[in-house]
Amino acid sequence: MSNLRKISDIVPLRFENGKVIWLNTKAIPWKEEYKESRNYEDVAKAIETMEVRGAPAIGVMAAFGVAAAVYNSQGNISELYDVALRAIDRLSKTRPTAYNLFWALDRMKGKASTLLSDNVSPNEFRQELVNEALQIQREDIEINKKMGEVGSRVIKDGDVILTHCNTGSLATAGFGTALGVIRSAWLQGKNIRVIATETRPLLQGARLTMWELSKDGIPSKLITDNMVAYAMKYEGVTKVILGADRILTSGYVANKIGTYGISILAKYHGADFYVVAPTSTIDRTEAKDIVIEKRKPDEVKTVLNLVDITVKDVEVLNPAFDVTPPELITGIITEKGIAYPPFKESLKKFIQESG
Ligand SMILES: CSC[C@@H](O)[C@@H](O)C(=O)COP(=O)(O)O
Repeated sequence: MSNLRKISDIVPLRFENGKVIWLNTKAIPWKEEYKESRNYEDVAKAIETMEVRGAPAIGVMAAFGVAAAVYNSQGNISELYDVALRAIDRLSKTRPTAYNLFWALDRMKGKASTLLSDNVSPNEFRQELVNEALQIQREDIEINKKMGEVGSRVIKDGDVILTHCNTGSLATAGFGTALGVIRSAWLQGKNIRVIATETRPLLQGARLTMWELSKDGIPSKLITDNMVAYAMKYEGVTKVILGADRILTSGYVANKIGTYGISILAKYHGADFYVVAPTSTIDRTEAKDIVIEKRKPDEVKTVLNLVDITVKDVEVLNPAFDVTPPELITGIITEKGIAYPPFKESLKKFIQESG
């Protein structure tokens, strides 16, 4: 059976001849539509409007935005450096929570500064920044595959895995974080079943995760977000496996709104609760708080802006993420290994190892 299993090769982001090309995830599952631009403002808008979303994907997209800005500009290297800084500043204002965005932009800024002090030619400056962005993309795919290998060790034959939001190829440069772990276990021939939450208000679970799981033929069922307790009690959920947008070294994890509630339900029902994320999601600033993005009321007052579901002037709360405390987490799976409580020492070691 296992040797018949294959997974689909989805490439959501590309950089070609100065153009950023992205799969518009807002159109999925209805159509597979690619968009493109040479302009970092369009790249920033694609992140803000969530045509591209998911922490690692946002990081790669932003790096491509900086690469496009310099590739398509003229001038000497100090002028090109200013272009890069302007793009970095704009892109850093797109979404506040996912750490990968700031990690990738810092890396692009570091590279631009080194090239400036090395006084390279304008052509070399452009090419090296493009190479750096492509390297970030390549590494993300390799890291996801490594996390798949590490994380699949905790998955047993017969596991019923609940996942939340979308953590697959569409949330990364390819393969996925939590969905990558699920894919790896599936490719190893393990007999698993997946339960995916729809993930209101933007339905990343229903639209994107189910699209990816169906393409791969992984046995899965869709539930609405308010069915999680039912699924744990009556469908035999053994593990929760989901992603992260920002992890503090103390072990607090910000992820898609609803994650915190799922972690409480997992504890009550005795299901393991694993977070899967690359070390580029771990906040290196020793911050104690996480800024939670608040999005527009219309996302809650409608279903995907297609139909109104409430009265006109109702007040709305729309946080895009919540924070799960370390005491509710079984383990944090990264490309450097699995951190178990107390998380601090391992997480710090993992970031040091990843440089
Ligand atoms: C592999 S990505 C993990 C997270 O980024 C994912 O779970 C998530 O919360 C995405 O949120 P989104 O608001 O769709 O960008």
